[in-house]
Amino acid sequence: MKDVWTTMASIMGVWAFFQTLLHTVFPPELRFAALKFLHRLTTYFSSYCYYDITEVDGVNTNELYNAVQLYLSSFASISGTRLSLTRGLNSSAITFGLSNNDRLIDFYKGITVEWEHIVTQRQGQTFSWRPLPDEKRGFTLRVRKNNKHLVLNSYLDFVMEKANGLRRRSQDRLLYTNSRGHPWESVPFKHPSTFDTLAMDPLKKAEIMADLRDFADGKIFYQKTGRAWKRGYLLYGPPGTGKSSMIAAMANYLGYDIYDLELSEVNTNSELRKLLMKTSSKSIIVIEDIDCSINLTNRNRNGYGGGNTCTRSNSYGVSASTPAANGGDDGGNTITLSGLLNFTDGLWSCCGSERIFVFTTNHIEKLDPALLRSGRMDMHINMSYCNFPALKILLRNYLGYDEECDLEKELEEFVGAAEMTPADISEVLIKHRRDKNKAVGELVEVLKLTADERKRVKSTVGNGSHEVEDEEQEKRALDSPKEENENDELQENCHDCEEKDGYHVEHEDEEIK
Ligand SMILES: Nc1ncnc2c1ncn2[C@@H]1O[C@H](COP(=O)(O)OP(=O)(O)OP(=O)(O)O)[C@@H](O)[C@H]1O
Ligand SMILES: [Mg+2]
Repeated sequence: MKDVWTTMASIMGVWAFFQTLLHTVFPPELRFAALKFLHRLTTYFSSYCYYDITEVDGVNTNELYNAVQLYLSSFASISGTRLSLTRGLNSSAITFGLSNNDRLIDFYKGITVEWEHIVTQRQGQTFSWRPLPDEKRGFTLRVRKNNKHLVLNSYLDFVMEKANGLRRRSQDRLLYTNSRGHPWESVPFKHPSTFDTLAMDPLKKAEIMADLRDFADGKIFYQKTGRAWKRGYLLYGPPGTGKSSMIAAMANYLGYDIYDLELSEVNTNSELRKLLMKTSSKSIIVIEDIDCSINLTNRNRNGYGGGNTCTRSNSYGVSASTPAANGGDDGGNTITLSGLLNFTDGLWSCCGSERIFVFTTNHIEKLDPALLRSGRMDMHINMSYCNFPALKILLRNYLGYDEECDLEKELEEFVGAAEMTPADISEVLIKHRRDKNKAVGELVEVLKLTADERKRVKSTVGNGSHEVEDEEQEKRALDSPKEENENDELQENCHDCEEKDGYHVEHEDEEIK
């Protein structure tokens, strides 16, 4: 202890000596210049260099500052003893930050860097278009001079990337929607659907998840092959088979935001383009019920891409029809199919990156072949009636069945023939969820009745009774309008498709696989 005091006393003695020297040798007007020179001299001979990253860059927010703050928060929470805590809008997580003048050491590829958070009071309010905060905040990064290339060329990119990942994880997803004449508006997206809760064949589910993961990790692949970093999925099938739930599961799986595009609220192709430009990367752009959003069947079939005429009824029930110019421009009068295809495929689709397009429909047969052609939508996924593996997932979700249940054989026997949607089955399970056995018993009854009914109708149709056939078709159109030959038709059209347990997944784009 005595040694410490002796050292302190000698340092203060040296400091006092230099102060006196400065005052006696330099006149007051030269003193500031001398100090500045001294500072430069020490900086020149120092083996460190310093980078200041201020919160506000001129009048704009400095993105790097926010990224550094988020990045440092990931390990500040572990090592710090006094930290500032923040919770952002739409965020359910708390982020940690360094307090004033706190330092943190980071290691990167064998080098050591030191971060210091510096907060000072702003000297009076300078003229600015927007009010600046009272405090001036910034980070100072100290690195050895011989490491500065590594820091500038790769460490700061690494920090930005990490921060983006953290932001996505800590921030809740956002669900955007568009309304007439307005840009995107968002609300926090809290849909609980995940691939775990989604009832469908586990193999097909795993295939879709692997495809999504491949896409999200495919930055280098897309760059190398000169392809736009985007992917399209077409989800089709009867109502209540989980198309919307699948979109929510995709967003939750990848941590992407959702842009739910309401086509009936878009007037022109240029409006559509503007909306596209305002979407962020790492997002899923959804057009639900594409066959209802835009009339794709009344086009003149003059070939795709140019000279198409598309008719769309707007929300006031007025129908507009305009010839589309080459490349899909319409003269700004209405939205066209080629405009829509440009939106997903054309040059404009590449503004931003890492985006997924999802179209859903209950009637794939109504879609224009231009939308279905090879390479347009990379994967066609048929969400179909509930089969046994999917039913097991619903039993686990609603009744907590992880093990076999007593009536498993009966369930397996009737579920295929009953052709019920997961939504219908969920309803039965929800109703009796407090009593597992009752719920399963009830479900077996319902499945059996529905399967018998289907069988009866099929045999009557086989005997040529058109009355029953018409009646059944009408009922199905209202209930769950899946065409019997839907898959057969598609099998003929597609290049490489698989059909298993009612789930039909096509791969238009095999390079990714
Ligand atoms: N495959 C599924 N897995 C789990 N739940 C499902 C599934 N399909 C339907 N459901 C349940 O049924 C409800 C309706 O499903 P969803 O909205 O996803 O169907 P959809 O196919 O989008 O129907 P629509 O064609 O009418 O839009 C959901 O809230 C969900 O609880
Ligand atoms: Mg839906």
